[in-house]
Amino acid sequence: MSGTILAIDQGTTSSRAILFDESFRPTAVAQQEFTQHFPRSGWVEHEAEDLWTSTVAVCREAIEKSGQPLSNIAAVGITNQRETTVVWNRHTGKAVHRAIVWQDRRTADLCARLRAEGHEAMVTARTGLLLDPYFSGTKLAWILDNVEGARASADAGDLLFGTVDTWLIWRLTGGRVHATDATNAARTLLYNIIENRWDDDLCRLLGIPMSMLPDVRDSSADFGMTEVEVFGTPLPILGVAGDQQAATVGQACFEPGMVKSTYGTGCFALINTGKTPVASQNRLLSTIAYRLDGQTTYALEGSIFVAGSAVQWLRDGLKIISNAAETQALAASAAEENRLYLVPAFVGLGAPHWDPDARGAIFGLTRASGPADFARAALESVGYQTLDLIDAMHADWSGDARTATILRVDGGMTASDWTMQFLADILGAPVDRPQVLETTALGAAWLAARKAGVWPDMAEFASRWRLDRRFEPQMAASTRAQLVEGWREAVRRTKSAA
Ligand SMILES: Nc1ncnc2c1ncn2[C@@H]1O[C@H](COP(=O)(O)OP(=O)(O)O)[C@@H](O)[C@H]1O
Ligand SMILES: O=P(O)(O)OC[C@H](O)CO
Repeated sequence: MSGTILAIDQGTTSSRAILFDESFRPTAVAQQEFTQHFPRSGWVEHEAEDLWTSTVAVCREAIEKSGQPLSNIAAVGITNQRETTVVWNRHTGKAVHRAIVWQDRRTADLCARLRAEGHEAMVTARTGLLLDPYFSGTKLAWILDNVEGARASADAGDLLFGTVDTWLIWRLTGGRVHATDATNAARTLLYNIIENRWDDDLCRLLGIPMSMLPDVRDSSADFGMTEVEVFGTPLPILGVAGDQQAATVGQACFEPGMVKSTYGTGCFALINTGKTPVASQNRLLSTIAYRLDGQTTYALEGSIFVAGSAVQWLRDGLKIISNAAETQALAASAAEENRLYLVPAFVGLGAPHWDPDARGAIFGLTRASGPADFARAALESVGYQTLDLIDAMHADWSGDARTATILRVDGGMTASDWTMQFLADILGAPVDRPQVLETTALGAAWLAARKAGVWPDMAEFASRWRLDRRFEPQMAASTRAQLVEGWREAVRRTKSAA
């Protein structure tokens, strides 16, 4: 059998499909953006139908571009924006509300109430997460409480819940499979990551009928066959993982202590912590990295909500650049004495602050401040935020996350050499950029190929990871200390409780 894998990467701003050959090379790529809906301040929604139609369109386009017969495709792997919540009617297949996106802050009050009632310690002990609107559980509760008739339909067993993987699997299989994988389940606030099961107490706390929840499978498992109408022939779906976990796999971070950081819309750093979950003392998330053959591997995760989207703000909001790549030359031209600090808390602050009410701020403005200073501040904010995460990992993890490991990076923003050099400088540690930057899709492809038995095992896959470029730290320690102090002060002044 040919080892071609179709990987679906359903992301926050676009859907992508990539065909990989058995040498893990991307041979055909198709991508489609879809509309973001911002109905109120802090609210972010997607049409569930857009997620479905754009996914099918890019799959068909990639298959056509490749010129390969469908019979060459051994399996389909799915990776997805995590936490985004879809509720649909099992009989009609229609969503009852737009998908509520991970960035959406509408349930901040509910989270604050649950925290005030003293539930956070129990929630964290079981899920590894915090009571923050980021996760699916309170979004699902919001839909049941705010869409007319939803709660009664849910109680009657007519409504189903899913993260985006589950929604796509349901549609791809013609409504025959209602399933998710352990990494996606781990982001819902309803899944006990220690016991690997949906948690009755958490469902009761949030008022979620358990009949709505999907079956939870390994990340490399049988998720059913696609309906013949979708691609013209049925294809087996054999791999599923949330996008940051898929990137961890694609970066071959299989050993405890290995760290990857992905720079797309946001930035998500994960450190593999091995077979037992680590309870964070520094407000990181404890989560599932992957589950293979019933064996769970855990990770600590730092989630930053704004990374590349700060660059999009320079382009679409301030209009000081016309494309993202221009930031590099602009930042390099900024004068040392005009340094600005941008704290991009556009949708609150994620790890390690978890402050949903904070909003962005910029410090150091003078009459001389201009576009170059804004561009440098936006790119540098990504480095500083990563430093905060790595420091928290360092404190949580008994190994030395900063010096004993190297950061493997991927995602759209890693195209910027300037940003990667600043990152290495501010971390004081090497940053490795691999040759294949589509690591998220590659991870999903490997999970599917593993189940199909058409690609090499974990060790061989890991040994074929290839470096494109290593960024070595070059900044003087005193400069670094001074810059970091300025950043810490800027964050202190931005936080909502300040
Ligand atoms: N050369 C560049 N310099 C800085 N930022 C970039 C560059 N190229 C892309 N980006 C940023 O990377 C992001 C896109 O990365 P991608 O991995 O496709 O994101 P996502 O999967 O979240 O949609 C955008 O926010 C864009 O602004
Ligand atoms: O779609 P991305 O790449 O921005 O990733 C989103 C994350 O999964 C949110 O947790």
